[in-house]
Amino acid sequence: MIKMLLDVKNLSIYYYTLAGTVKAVENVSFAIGKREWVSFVGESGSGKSTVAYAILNLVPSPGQIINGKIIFEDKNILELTNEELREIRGKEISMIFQDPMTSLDPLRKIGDQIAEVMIEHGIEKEEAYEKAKELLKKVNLPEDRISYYPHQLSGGQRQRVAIAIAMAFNPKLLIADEPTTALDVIVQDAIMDLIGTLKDEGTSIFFVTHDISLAAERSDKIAVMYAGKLVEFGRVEQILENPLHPYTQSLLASVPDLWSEKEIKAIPGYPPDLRNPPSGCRFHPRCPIFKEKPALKGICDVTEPKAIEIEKEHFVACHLHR
Ligand SMILES: Nc1ncnc2c1ncn2[C@@H]1O[C@H](COP(=O)(O)OP(=O)(O)OP(=O)(O)O)[C@@H](O)[C@H]1O
Ligand code: NI
Repeated sequence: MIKMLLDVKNLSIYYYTLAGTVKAVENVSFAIGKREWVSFVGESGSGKSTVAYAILNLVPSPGQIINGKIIFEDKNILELTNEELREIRGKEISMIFQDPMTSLDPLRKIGDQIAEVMIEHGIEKEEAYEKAKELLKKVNLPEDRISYYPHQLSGGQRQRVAIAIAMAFNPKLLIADEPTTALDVIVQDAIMDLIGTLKDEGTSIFFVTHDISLAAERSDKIAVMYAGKLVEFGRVEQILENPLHPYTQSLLASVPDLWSEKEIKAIPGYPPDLRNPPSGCRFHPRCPIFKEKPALKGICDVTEPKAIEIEKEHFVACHLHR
């Protein structure tokens, strides 16, 4: 067995709201190897961000991790003390977000914010500022930006600063939750390149996007989420050339193709209300194959499909594949 960097087992996360319990993530298992780029894809509300936050035990209230293990290098993240977690955050595991302003302080200079992370983890002040300049260079920002405030930078430049902070300690894992969604295509590409640089230097990437074609460009593996479930997980080639889950097939059919006249098909229907998810396979009410085959009645709508490994490293949770 190859040793994985991150091993998530049977993760379930609920949000306890006044309007009911939202079963946002249910029994999700996956692993990320060293230097591996794994992209989580799926429609809005499928639980991608919730899983991302859980990895640093940062699921926001009223969310609660109700079951599972998150093993990062032999330690269960969910059993660490706050102090142990602080030691890991920003150093071994870094996180960047769709809006870099969620992590940047609008009132403080860029240089101070980059240096601060290093000072917090025990680096001398002078060295931290030196390193901050190097980091700015590394993300292709001029050194003088060190004395700028966040609002003096563009959205793309702010995201570069967030990446510079994330890079400060050559983290083992970068969690990136839709870091390019708010940016135009050219800037988006530059940010993807930077994340690629981190990977080349040995960092594993947990990348969240609703855009499966963006995921396909750079990832090693793709994880497909539907309504809180991980329905398919595999190497990019496997997912693109041999998608097994009807939901993955629908997602791929909904991608505009520049080179063909192929008709784009939106997925009919809506994701379910996770306070009261469908019985059996959560996708069955929208599944085109379930609709076509009467023999599946009493199976897909009744029994939860378990994830099984169909070919090496390619998992699917669907009754059509048993
Ligand atoms: N603070 C919260 N309180 C209550 N429910 C929440 C909260 N945050 C998320 N949820 C619910 O949990 C589910 C998963 O949400 P999550 O944000 O993880 O999905 P996502 O896949 O990241 O979606 P998006 O693509 O829109 O970012 C959704 O049903 C959402 O409504
Ligand atoms: Ni999200």
